[in-house]
Amino acid sequence: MLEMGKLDSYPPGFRHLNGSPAPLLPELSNHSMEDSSSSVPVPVVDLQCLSLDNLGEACKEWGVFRLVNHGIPPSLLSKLEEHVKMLFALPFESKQALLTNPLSYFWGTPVLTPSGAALRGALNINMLEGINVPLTQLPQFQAEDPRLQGFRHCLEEYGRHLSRIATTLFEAMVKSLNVCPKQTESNLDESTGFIRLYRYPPRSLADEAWGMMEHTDSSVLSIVNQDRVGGLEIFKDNKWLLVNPVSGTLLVHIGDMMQAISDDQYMSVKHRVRMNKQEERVSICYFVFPAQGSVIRSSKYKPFTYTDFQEQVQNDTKTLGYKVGLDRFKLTAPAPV
Ligand SMILES: O=C(O)CCC(=O)C(=O)O
Ligand SMILES: [Fe+2]
Repeated sequence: MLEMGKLDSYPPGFRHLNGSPAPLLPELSNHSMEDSSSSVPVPVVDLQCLSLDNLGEACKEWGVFRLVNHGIPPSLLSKLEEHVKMLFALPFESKQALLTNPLSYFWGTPVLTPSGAALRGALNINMLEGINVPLTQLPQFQAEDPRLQGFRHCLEEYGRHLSRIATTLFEAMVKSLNVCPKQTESNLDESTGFIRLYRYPPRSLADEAWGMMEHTDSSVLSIVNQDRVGGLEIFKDNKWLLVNPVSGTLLVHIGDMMQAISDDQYMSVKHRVRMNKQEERVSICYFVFPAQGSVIRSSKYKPFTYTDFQEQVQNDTKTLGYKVGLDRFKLTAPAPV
């Protein structure tokens, strides 16, 4: 028996999970779900005793690390997870009616823009449902429905913690990289932060489905809080490695913007999500970006803003079907004479 929410909580296109074919979803991947990915101990960074050397090495070697002693009360983490699971378990039609402006509910979409809109033309469809939460708009959110009230409070509190964590880490990274803090001060802006909640269904009998296809994040930093089901994989040394969930810890990813800010010393790590055979998976992800108009200056890239980057990504996705990413902004090496 699959362990999952009621079938009527899933979007109609996902309801082949009871064994019948899925008419609405395309074939998702050529990879076999059985290809082995070994699980690895990613580096650990302790926020309370932050070592710049340790942090720098994790960002250079891995582009991802596990954050411990982050200061988020365990009770808040579990309360938020409960709310998220409860909301996703509601009937599909109720979620569409309930999760409205400034929240947005989406499913099966490819890459999304920070506003929550799907990028048109993308080849990849992700097998997930998501709720997009722009943090700065939460205070105006009139959560009249009692099912949303506690959820809103948790999100606000969680958002404050995540802003604090992202700012602390970014400042430490700038120090560790030895770049001028003045030059990078607007390269991370708390007010751009948003949260995305995801639910991935269990892998169907159809066997071929990635919850989220491989990608790099366009953010400065992304902070992932995955439940105990797991399934997040990172690409390192030409191999896919499974990042095991460890309760109470967070996973911090270096995004494309941070890679450019660091002049390619840090790597924006490629990752994907594998669906679990038996159980649905929930994750709570936070993304933060440079301030509007803030220019990223480095020796390897032409100066660009996040808006330039996002426009290019949207254009490539529309015309090519995929994100080219940082290569579009790379300064080409002068031809040898
Ligand atoms: O659900 C996850 O663990 C990761 C999600 C992710 O990679 C993303 O939203 O960019
Ligand atoms: Fe990602």
